[in-house]
Amino acid sequence: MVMRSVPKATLQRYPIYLKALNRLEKNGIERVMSKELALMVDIEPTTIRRDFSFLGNLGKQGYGYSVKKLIEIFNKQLGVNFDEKIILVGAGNLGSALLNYNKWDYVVGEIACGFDVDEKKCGEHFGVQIYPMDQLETKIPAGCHIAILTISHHVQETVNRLVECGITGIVDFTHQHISAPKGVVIKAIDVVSSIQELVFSTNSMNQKAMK
Ligand SMILES: NC(=O)c1ccc[n+]([C@@H]2O[C@H](COP(=O)([O-])OP(=O)(O)OC[C@H]3O[C@@H](n4cnc5c(N)ncnc54)[C@H](O)[C@@H]3O)[C@@H](O)[C@H]2O)c1
Repeated sequence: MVMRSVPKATLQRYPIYLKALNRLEKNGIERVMSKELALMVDIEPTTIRRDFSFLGNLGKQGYGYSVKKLIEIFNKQLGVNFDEKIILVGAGNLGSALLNYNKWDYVVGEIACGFDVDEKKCGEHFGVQIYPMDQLETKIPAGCHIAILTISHHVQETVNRLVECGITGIVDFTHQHISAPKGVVIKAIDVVSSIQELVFSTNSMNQKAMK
């Protein structure tokens, strides 16, 4: 059903729509106009209509979109899965914060379990079981593809092991340069670079304003 190649910016907005659509469905709403959705997600109705045009024929204009149909499309055609079994590797400060926040159901899934080299970090944390790292190969949930990496040591070796276990997507908080084979996607999250980018763009805006 996805007809044309979807621009990156559009793909980045799909999870936002999905979250709002799930909320609507939970509240028993069957159809939604782009104007109504716009108010929920703070995105222009024209942008929403253009973004949805990549999803194929969604019905007659003026009748609103079927909430159920859109959720189905996002779920099946785009491979977005609410039941993604995610693992967390490294249950230290950052890892614990993410475990505590583990409220991604209806959006992507949840952290099913975690792993750590330090036995003291193992056991149940925020309702999630943390296993010793030497049990990675045996305890990783079946069908798990996504790992969150919040470790501080032996990053590349750990990535290699995760890939061997079938991980194809890594959310990487480690700040380290890591490599992975083709087909494995690494999404680096770095607060420091984000701040640097912000400082750079606010400085250049200020310089332009002073000219
Ligand atoms: N991306 C960001 O913006 C950002 C911000 C802060 C910290 N960090 C990075 O995140 C990582 C975690 O930071 P933290 O403050 O939570 O550290 P932390 O020391 O509190 O936690 C790290 C945890 O990982 C475990 N660990 C270390 N190496 C491991 C391995 N190879 N396999 C399994 N477990 C392992 C440790 O036992 C510990 O429990 C660090 O690499 C840090 O540099 C990134």
